[in-house]
Parts: sequence; structure tokens; C-alpha cells
Amino acid sequence: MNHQQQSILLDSAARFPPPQGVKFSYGTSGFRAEASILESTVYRVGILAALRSIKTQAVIGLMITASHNHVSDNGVKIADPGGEMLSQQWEPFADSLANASDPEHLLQLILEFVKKENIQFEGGKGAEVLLGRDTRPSGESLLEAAKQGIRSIVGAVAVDMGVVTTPQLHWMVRATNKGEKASEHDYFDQLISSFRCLLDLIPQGAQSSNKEKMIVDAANGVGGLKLEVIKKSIHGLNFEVRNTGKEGVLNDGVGADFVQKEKVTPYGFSTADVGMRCASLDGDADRLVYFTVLPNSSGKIELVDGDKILSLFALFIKEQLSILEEANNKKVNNSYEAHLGVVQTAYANGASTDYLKQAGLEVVLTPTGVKYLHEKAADFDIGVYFEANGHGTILFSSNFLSWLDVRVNELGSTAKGSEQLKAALRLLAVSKLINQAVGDALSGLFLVEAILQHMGWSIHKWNELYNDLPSRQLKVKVVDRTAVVTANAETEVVSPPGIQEAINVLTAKYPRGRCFIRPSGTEDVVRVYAEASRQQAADDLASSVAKLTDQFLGSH
Ligand SMILES: CC(=O)N[C@H]1[C@@H](OP(=O)(O)O)O[C@H](CO)[C@@H](O)[C@@H]1O
Ligand SMILES: [Mg+2]
Repeated sequence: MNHQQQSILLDSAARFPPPQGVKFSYGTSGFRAEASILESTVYRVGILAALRSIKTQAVIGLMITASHNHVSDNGVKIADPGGEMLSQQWEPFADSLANASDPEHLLQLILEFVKKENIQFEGGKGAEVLLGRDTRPSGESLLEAAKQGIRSIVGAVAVDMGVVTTPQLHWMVRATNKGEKASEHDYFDQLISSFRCLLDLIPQGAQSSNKEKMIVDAANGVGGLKLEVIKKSIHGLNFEVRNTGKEGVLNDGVGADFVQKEKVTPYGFSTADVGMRCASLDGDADRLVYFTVLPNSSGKIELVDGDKILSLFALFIKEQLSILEEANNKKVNNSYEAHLGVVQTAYANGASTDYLKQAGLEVVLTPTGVKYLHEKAADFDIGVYFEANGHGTILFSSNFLSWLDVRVNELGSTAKGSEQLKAALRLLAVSKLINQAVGDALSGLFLVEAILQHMGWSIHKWNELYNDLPSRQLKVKVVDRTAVVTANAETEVVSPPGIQEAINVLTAKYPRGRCFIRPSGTEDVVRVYAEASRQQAADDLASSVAKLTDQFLGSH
């Protein structure tokens, strides 16, 4: 970075002083805070995005959203070249940039990092950053801050993609870097045509019990806007979108986070909807859960969560693979044993994990946070991952996809109309419909709908795959949550010493008891999760472990 470049950066940084007395941390979902204090942070993430683009010689994404949080909050996160989350190696740099006290300090940090990472300003492609934001009113001014941050790196280009869902922006970054068509129009086209393809491949005679209308709660967020666009061109699904944001407030009594945590109907739903197939998106449309309104229950719902979506996807894929493998057994030359794996966290309901294992699936647990699940899922030919809260997707390895392409061509000439060809085409369509960059509520919704039609299942039939074990989650405020250190995908506490043994003793008292504690990555609390064969037992176990946590770690 020459002197002129340094002075441009100093000048522009002086226009974005950081708020006093606030410490920012790039958590599991980037920086999040009350929108009014975020300008300097977003400006600095703009700088980081431009540097990341120069370093990787690829297009980078910058998304302004606070997802399911309050409308007055906002946040910012980075999408790496493949559309995945920012490399964990750069997170400490993001933290130090966000917390730098003044322009000189900021410049010094940048110069040190540029040297350490050997970022070359001359001779390369120059930086390009795609910008997206959700529907929050603060998004526009924060977008301007991001642009100024990007442009303070001489030669860096900011491309505004407008109001988009988080997964759309990740998809666009991935597609751009792969040299594919990457506009919003292309995203819709791919989604609609692959959904159509799956419907065209439905076996004759599948029941049509779920062809009746379904309803989507769009959390008064960006997902609603996009669904209304899709609705104009999609055939084969009759759906109504509620909470589109025209009237209600973003995430206020609506959306996937609310529905999953509170287990009650979102605003705009009532007993008139009893038994209907309903889905909820979150504020930036990267989470999806389904539910039905229970009769005579004053707003209670039956929740069909991320674990059940995962189970549905995994079953469908396994079915297609076994059709293809039947062909392998008949000694087809070009055989391939695809390694299918399922990735969950400790929050996955124990009944789901048992069910998946009994279905013959390989299940792996990772710590909480999609970056961990995503990374693990990428180890498989087909890796399906979901958090219980509804964030997840399916990853297909490029090896498997290349094999599948060849196989489709072969079968197309030698076995037209065969079950094998159909299974191969279905897998190919799934890989196009489902977002390969990140969990995506829109593409997830259309895949669920296509599979339910394929199976001829109602939401009730789907929900009956297994019965969730009753569970309870609690939060405990402690003096220092980082004192809790866990191992084995957060299922065991290794420090403070003695607490795990005490949890084990309590857990052993309850049939099918399971319990763990971990420090939250997004809130200043320790989370307690407990499940058992009965609700009262899960509640008791959770509250006794919460007490224990309080005793060991001291409350405020
Ligand atoms: C129990 C739970 O739902 N935890 C959520 C929550 O993380 P915590 O680290 O538990 O605060 O926010 C994460 C980011 O959205 C999400 O990935 C995760 O699943
Ligand atoms: Mg979200």
C-alpha cells in the first residue's frame, strides 16, 4: 500500500469514528448490534471484504442483516469465494479492525495484516465485492458505509445487488466465481426449473393429498418479497404468503425463530388454519421450519423442525441412491458408491438421531454454528446438514456431480425411461434446487414441497417419521461464560472440573435423559439443553442443571 493509498484510507476512516465503550466480536453470524452504532463496523468490514477479495483473487460478498433479531438491530457478515462463511482464520482480524480506536490504529492494523497475509496490491485482478441487504430500514445508510469502506481500498469495486435474502447473496458470489450466470433472475430461474424437473419425475400414482394450498409465514422480511416474485412464475405449488412486511413489523411475533422457540402460531395465523401445511422463514430467509396449527389449543402448534426437514431430505436421497446402486449391482461398468452423510449438532432431538441411524444413515455431530456443519458436510459425496432451528442445506461433491452427469448421459442413451435414469435426474435436480453455498429457506421450502409430492405424504405423515423427545432449553447468566470449555461436539464440559460428573449424576435419574451445557456464541449466557421421555422430566432436568451451572460459575 503506497502513501497515497494510505492517506485515502485515513481520510475516509476519519468519517466513521467507532462508538465509545463498545466491544465488537465477529460471532457465528458476523457482527450484530443496535443499528445506530454499526456504521463504523460496517465501514471496516467493507475494507476487510476488499482485502479478502484481493487476497483470494475472487469476488467476495458482504451482507447487511440481523436475521431473526429485532428490526432496530442490524449486522454485517462476509461470504467467501465459494459462497461459504468467512474463513475462521480471518475472524480475529475482523475483530481487531472493528475495535480499532482511531484511523491511525486502523491503518497500522491493516498494514500489519497485509504484510502477514502477503496481500499484493499490484498486478492482481483488483477487488470486487457484491453487496446485499435485508429489508431493515437501517440497511440503506449501512450500505453506504460498506461502499465507502470498500472504496477506501484504491481500485476496489462495490456492486450493489439490492435487497436480497442472505442465501441469494451467497449464491450470487458462488455463481459469479464459478463463471456461471449470477443475477437474481438466474437464481429464480434455477429454482423454478429444478423444482419443475422434480415434479415431472414424480412416479405415476403418487397420492396428491398435499396438493392443497400451503401457507408461508414470511416473518415480514425479505423472503416474502421474493416468494411473491416466484409465485408469479411457478407451477405445481399452490401457496399463500402471509406476513409479507406490508403491514407488520419484521420478526415481531412472526418467523421461524419465534415459531421454533415459542411453539405457538405466528401473527396472522388462527384456528381457521387448523391442519393446514404451514411454513415459517426467518428475517433474512436462511431458516425454515414447518408447523400445523393444533385444534382447540389457543394457538399451540405441532412443530416440524430442522431435524425433520433433514430426515425428509436424507430419506429421499438415500432412496434415489439405492435405485442407482441397484443398477451398480447389475454390474454396470460405471459404478460409484456415493458416501452419504448427515450432520447435526447436540441440539438435534435425540429421537431424530436414533431414527436416522436406524435408517442406516451415517450421522456426525459438530459444534453449534453452521460453519462447522457446512465444513463437515463437505467431507461427503452428499452431505446433508441442519440445525434443529431450521438452518441447513445439502452439499454435493464435484466428483459425485461429474459422475452423475456422465451417468445421466449414459442412461439417456442406453436406458431411456428407466428408474435409474429418473433417480439420477432427481439427484441432479436436487443439486440445482438446493443452495450449495448456504442454508436457504426458499430453496429448502421448494425441495420439501417437491419431496412431499413425490412421496404422496401429508405434513402429518411426514411428522410421524418419529416422535420428538420432550426437551427444554434454558439460559443461565454467569459471570464469565468463557469459563465453560466443552469437548466432543459440545456434549461434555471439560472445565470447570467436576461439573460434568454432577450433570451425569442428575441426567442418570431420568429415563432417556440427555443434557449438556455450552456457552452461547451469540448471547452472553450459558445455554442448558435437556431432553427426557416426558416433558416434566426434561423441565426438571434442565432446571436442576441450570442451578448447578449457577453454583459452579456464579451468577451476576
Ligand atoms: C441453540 C441455538 O439455536 N443456537 C443458535 C445460536 O447460537 P448460540 O451460539 O447458541 O447463541 O445462533 C446461531 C447463529 O444464528 C445458530 O447457528 C445457533 O443454532
Ligand atoms: Mg437468518
